[in-house]
Amino acid sequence: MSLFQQRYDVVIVGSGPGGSTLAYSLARHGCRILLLEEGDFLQPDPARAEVTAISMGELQRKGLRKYVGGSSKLYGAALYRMREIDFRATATETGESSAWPISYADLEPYYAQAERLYGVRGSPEGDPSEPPRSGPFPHGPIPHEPYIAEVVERIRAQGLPVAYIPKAVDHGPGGRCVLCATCDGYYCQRDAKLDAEVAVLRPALLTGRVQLLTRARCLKVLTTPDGRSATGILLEHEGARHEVHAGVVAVCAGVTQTPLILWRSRNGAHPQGIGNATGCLGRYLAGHTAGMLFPIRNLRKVPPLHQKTFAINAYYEPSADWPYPLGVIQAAGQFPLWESVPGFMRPFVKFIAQRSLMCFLMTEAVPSKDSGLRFDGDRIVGMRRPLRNMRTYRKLREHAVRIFKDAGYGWVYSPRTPVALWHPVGTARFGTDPATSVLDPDCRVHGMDNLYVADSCFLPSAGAVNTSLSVIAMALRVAATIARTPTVSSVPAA
Ligand SMILES: Cc1cc2nc3c(=O)[nH]c(=O)nc-3n(C[C@H](O)[C@H](O)[C@H](O)COP(=O)(O)OP(=O)(O)OC[C@H]3O[C@@H](n4cnc5c(N)ncnc54)[C@H](O)[C@@H]3O)c2cc1C
Repeated sequence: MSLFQQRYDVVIVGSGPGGSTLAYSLARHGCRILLLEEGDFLQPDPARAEVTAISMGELQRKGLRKYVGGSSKLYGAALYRMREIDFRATATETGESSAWPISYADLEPYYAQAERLYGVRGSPEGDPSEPPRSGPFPHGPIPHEPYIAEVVERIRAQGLPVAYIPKAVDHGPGGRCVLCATCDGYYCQRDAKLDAEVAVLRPALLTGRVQLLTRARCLKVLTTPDGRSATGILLEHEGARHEVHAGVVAVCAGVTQTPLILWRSRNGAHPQGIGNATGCLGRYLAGHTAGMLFPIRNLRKVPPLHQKTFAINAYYEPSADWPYPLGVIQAAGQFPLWESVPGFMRPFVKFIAQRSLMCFLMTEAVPSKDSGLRFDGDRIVGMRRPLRNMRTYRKLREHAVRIFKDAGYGWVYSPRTPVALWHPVGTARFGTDPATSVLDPDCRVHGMDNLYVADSCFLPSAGAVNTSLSVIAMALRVAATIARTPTVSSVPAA
C-alpha cells in the first residue's frame, strides 16, 4: 500500500523540536505516525569537510532555508526551563504579560523528561531564577574556557551571581562535541549538537513506527462536515497533491506556518480558518526584545572560543531598582553577525564582533491582540510586533554595560535600539477562554476533538529565557494526552 493510502494514528506536520519530539514520544506510546517535513536532511558537505560547522548565511546562499529538525539545526542549544514567574500574569512596563493556563509544577515532569532526551548539561549554581526541579540536570555543566572563566570571576567579584547556560551538546567522554567556536547560528557537521533530528527524530525512526516524508508540504487540514473533527491533511509532494487520513492531526510547522496552515484550512464549518472563530489565530505574538552587547578589552581579535557558556540571570524578577522583570544577559556564540547586515555596514560590524565578547540582552516582549500576523487570501501579508518594553530593555542594557566595564572591558558598545524580536511565540496560544486563545490547556484546538498544535505557537508569553525546552516539554505532554484518547487506540495498525 502506498504511503498516501495508509491510515495513520497520527499525522504530524513539521519536524522541528515540537513535531519531532511529539513523533518520538507517540512512537514510544505505540502509535503509527506520518511525519511531514517541507525541507530535506542537511548533509555534511564533502567540499567543506575541514570545518566542523556551516553558518546559516552559507546555507541560505545555497538556497537551504527549510530542513529536517527545523530551526534547531542552527540553534545555540541553550535549553532553559521557563521560570515560575513566567507562568503567572506579571506586570511589565507596557502591560501584563499573559498567564499560562497551567502552572510550572504541571510542566515540571515533562521538563525533566525533555532534559534527559536532549542530554542537557547544566547546573543551578549561580542562577537565582532557576525554578525548583524534581532531580538534578542529567549531566554537569559545560566547563568555561579559561578566557571565559576569568571574565566570570571578575563579574562574581562584583557580588553578582553568574550562571552556567544549560546546553544540549554531546560533550564529555566519547562525545562528539569539541567545543568549537562555531555552534550558535551554525549547522554542526559532526552532529554534536543535540538538535531535534539528532536527539529524537533518529531514535523515533528506529522504532519503525514513524514514516518521515520530506520535501512534502502540508496545504491544509481536512475536517468532517460539521468541523468538529480533523480527518487528515492535504499535502503536496513532487508536484502532486494527496490526501492522508489519520485519527489525530498535530500541526507543528512553527510560529508563522502553523497559523497559516490553519488559516488556509477555511471551510464551511470554519469560514475564518480553523481555531479562528474569535479572531485569535496568528495574534498575540510574543517573544524577546533582543539586542547585542560588544564588550571590548583591546584591539586584538578574541581567539576562537566556545563562549556561550555563561549568563547573568540576576535581574529576572522585579526589584527595588526597577518595578518590572528586566530579563537576562547571555553570552552569545561567535557567529558571523556581519553576514546578516547590509553590505556597507559589514566591515564595521566584523571589526567590532571579532574583537568583543558578544553577548545578548533579552527582555520580554508582551503580546496584545493586535500583535501578530495579518492574512490575505492564502498568504501572510504583514506582521505587527508585540509591545517591546523599551525602557526596561534600556535599563538592562545600562546594567550590562556597567558590569562589563567593571570587569575590565574599557569599551562596551551596545546599540540603544534592540536588533529584533527573538524566540517568537504565541500565534496559536493556549488558554481556558476561547475568546482569547486558539488552543485549550491540552493544546487541542478549541471546539475540536482531535486537532493539536505542539510547537512554539502555544506559548502565551515568552519570559526572557530561550523557549525551545518549553516547546519540547509541551510536545511530551501533548503526546501523553493523545496516547490516552480513544481516537488513537481505536485505529488499527495497517
Ligand atoms: C540561529 C538560531 C539560534 C537559536 N538558538 C536557540 C537556543 O539557543 N535556544 C532555544 O531555546 N532556541 C533557540 N532558537 C529558536 C529555536 O530554534 C526555535 O524556537 C525552535 O526551533 C522552534 O521549534 P518549533 O518546533 O516551534 O518549529 P521549527 O523549528 O520552526 O520547525 C518547524 C518545521 O516545520 C516545517 N514546516 C513549515 N511549514 C510546513 C508545511 N506547510 N508542511 C510541512 N512542513 C512544514 C519547517 O520546515 C520546520 O522544519 C534559535 C533559532 C535560531 C534561528
